[in-house]
Amino acid sequence: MAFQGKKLINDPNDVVTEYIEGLVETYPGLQYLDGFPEVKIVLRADISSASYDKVAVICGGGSGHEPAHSGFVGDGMLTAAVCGDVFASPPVDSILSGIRAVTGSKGCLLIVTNYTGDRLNFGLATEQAKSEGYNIETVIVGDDCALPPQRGLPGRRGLAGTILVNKVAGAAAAAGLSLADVAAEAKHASELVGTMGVALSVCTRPGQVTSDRLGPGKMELGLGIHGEPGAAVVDLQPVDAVLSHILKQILSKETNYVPISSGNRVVLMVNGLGSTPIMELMIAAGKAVTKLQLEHGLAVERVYTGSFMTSLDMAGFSVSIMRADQAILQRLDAQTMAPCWPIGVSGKLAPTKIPVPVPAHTTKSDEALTRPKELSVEGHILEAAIEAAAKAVIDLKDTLNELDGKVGDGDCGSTMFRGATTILEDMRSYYPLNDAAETINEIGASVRRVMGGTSGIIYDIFCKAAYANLKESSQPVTSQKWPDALEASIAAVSKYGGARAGYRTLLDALIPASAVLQERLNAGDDPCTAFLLSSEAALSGADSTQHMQAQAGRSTYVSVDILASVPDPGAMAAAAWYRAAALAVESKYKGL
Ligand SMILES: Nc1ncnc2c1ncn2[C@@H]1O[C@H](COP(=O)(O)OP(=O)(O)OP(=O)(O)O)[C@@H](O)[C@H]1O
Repeated sequence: MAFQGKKLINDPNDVVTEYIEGLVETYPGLQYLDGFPEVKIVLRADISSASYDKVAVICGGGSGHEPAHSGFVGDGMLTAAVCGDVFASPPVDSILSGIRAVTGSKGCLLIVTNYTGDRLNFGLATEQAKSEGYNIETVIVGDDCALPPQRGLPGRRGLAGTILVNKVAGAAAAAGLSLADVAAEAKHASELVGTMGVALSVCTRPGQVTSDRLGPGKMELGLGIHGEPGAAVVDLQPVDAVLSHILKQILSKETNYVPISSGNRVVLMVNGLGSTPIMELMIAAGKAVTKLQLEHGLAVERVYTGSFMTSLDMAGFSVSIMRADQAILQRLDAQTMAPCWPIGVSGKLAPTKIPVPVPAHTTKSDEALTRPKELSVEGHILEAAIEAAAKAVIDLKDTLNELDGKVGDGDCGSTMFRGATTILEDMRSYYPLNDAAETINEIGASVRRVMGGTSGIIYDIFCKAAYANLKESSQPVTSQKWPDALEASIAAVSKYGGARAGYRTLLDALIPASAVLQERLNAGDDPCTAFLLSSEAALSGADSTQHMQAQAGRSTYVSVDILASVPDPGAMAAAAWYRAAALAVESKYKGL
């Protein structure tokens, strides 16, 4: 059964006008012509055609590509944007209204994306405006590099490269150039830019059913931005491979779409198509820069990453590359009030990375620590306990993530895994295992370096408190000292984290364990037996969290019903490492 695509809208017919209303409320520098629903023009709020003494620059086309083009209206970029209905060119009368609203004595440049509807509507509007006495020039942008040449009448499509053309033209106009010169710069810019995209999903028009054209595990290369099929459907690949393909295609000498060759200076635009996370766009941007530099010998002067010309809610991105000499860079760097042009992308690039500052005073951890050549008996036991504990956590990664997926954010296993693997590595290379207190301190340092998350800081506090306790006396750490250290750690975690017994946290495994440990030692059990018995208390304590209401951590946001279906992942992890350590210590003692 087909369902309408989910959208947070009202009537699908009103999406463009309601978008414009929200846009001008958001950006006080913008206003719109009061001609809804036919006339949908966004224009600068600070000018009027009667007194405007610069060339007006107008771009427009079907809606559904926001922020293009209305988000690029502002001093230094577009003077007005003409909005059509979703994916439909605006009609002639609407375009004419825009021209009349902003064109002063210096005339108007229309920047038109190369689609039949846009060419015809903007073309006819141009003729009509000229007959009314307006001075008008038109530049058509067709930057698509996905399709082979000679595709019949329509030619190459206008894609995100149009935004760069808009910026060049807008800056030229703001600099006071004549219409002929502004048009010449815009035309030149349009000939220097090439674009190609990749899509992971098909966009959904408001009020319509989402197409299932693109199956799972597939992506489209060389897509259009109106839901039309891409040039090729291929298996999903890592973004590195996708970028290599796209960059080769844009810079192909065979099609010769853009006059860019090794040694040229270029700017890069990575344009999200509507529902691509910023994280993925930035990954693409970083990789594209490296590839352009190393594989194509190009100097990347500026990088624009974000959503500039979208296709409703399509997942994917397009890449545009524009050759950029000093004159183009000057136009791209020029100041603009257009709200959606990325600020801060101008001038010379700073080095991409600088060293992490180191603390002025070195701590013990910074000194050259080494693993002892010979391990003492206690060192061997400590090593076995740490190794078993870490491995138990590593083995539980998926289970913990699954539990945390139900009551938290699904990363508890991964966070603990990071800590455990690092502890194992660091232990092998430098933990001073013959000194238990210093080893616990180093475990804390490993945890602090890599874990993050709530459990990361909790275990950091835990280790610090244990270290301080074990260091209180200068005597070597004996088995009698561990229970006090555990108690001190629990007290510190409780003090800083605010949780107590019954709050459904890892303390619900450790508090009963600590209590049983003290109890058994007071009753005269040998430390090994006491440790083992206390680990059983840890396990049952962890299990009991299933019946607890959460009073700490992310689980507090989760309903009682869901909480009742699983135990707390942090408590399960704590019980697992504690139990594994106890078993390892027991087996070491038996072997002595
Ligand atoms: N205040 C607290 N005191 C002690 N333990 C806590 C506290 N809050 C949460 N926890 C424990 O931390 C575990 C979750 O650890 P995890 O690292 O997955 O945290 P998180 O909430 O996902 O945090 P982040 O978003 O920072 O990753 C919980 O299962 C619980 O046992």
